[in-house]
Amino acid sequence: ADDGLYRALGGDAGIARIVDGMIDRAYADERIKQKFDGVNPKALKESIRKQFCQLSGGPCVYEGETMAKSHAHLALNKADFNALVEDLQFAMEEQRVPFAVQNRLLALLAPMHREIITR
Ligand code: HEM
Repeated sequence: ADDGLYRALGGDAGIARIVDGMIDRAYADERIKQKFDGVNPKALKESIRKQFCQLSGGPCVYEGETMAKSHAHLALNKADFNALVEDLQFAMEEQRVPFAVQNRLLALLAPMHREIITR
């Protein structure tokens, strides 16, 4: 598989920094933080790191739940989804990820809204 995006994101270390930044922001984000009540941030980061690694062509296997199953109980709407995407964009900006590379990752995540947004 083509690991170009994985490498452009900085490999495992780069993706870890991006995901840490995104999740730290989300847990402090007044718009969505209540959705993360009682959720262990370490485990969530680990899961999303693996997902992003695999999605970007890296040598990882995501072993978590489907997006539908892991988000169903959260009753997420479009605004929730957009808020988390914004937190991710800030995290990538912070890591100086080039805009075109940011957009390649976002394009892979965008179709997931069909499974994640349930109201
Ligand atoms: C493209 C958007 C999203 C992606 C790629 C994503 C990815 C993930 C992944 C990989 C997991 C872990 C599943 C597992 O380990 O089995 C997860 C869980 C979770 N996500 Fe998302 N997510 C997205 C959107 C959102 C949004 C918008 C929210 C809330 C505002 C959210 C809140 C959560 C919470 C709270 C959990 C933990 C659920 C639990 O353990 O009970 N996610 N997400």
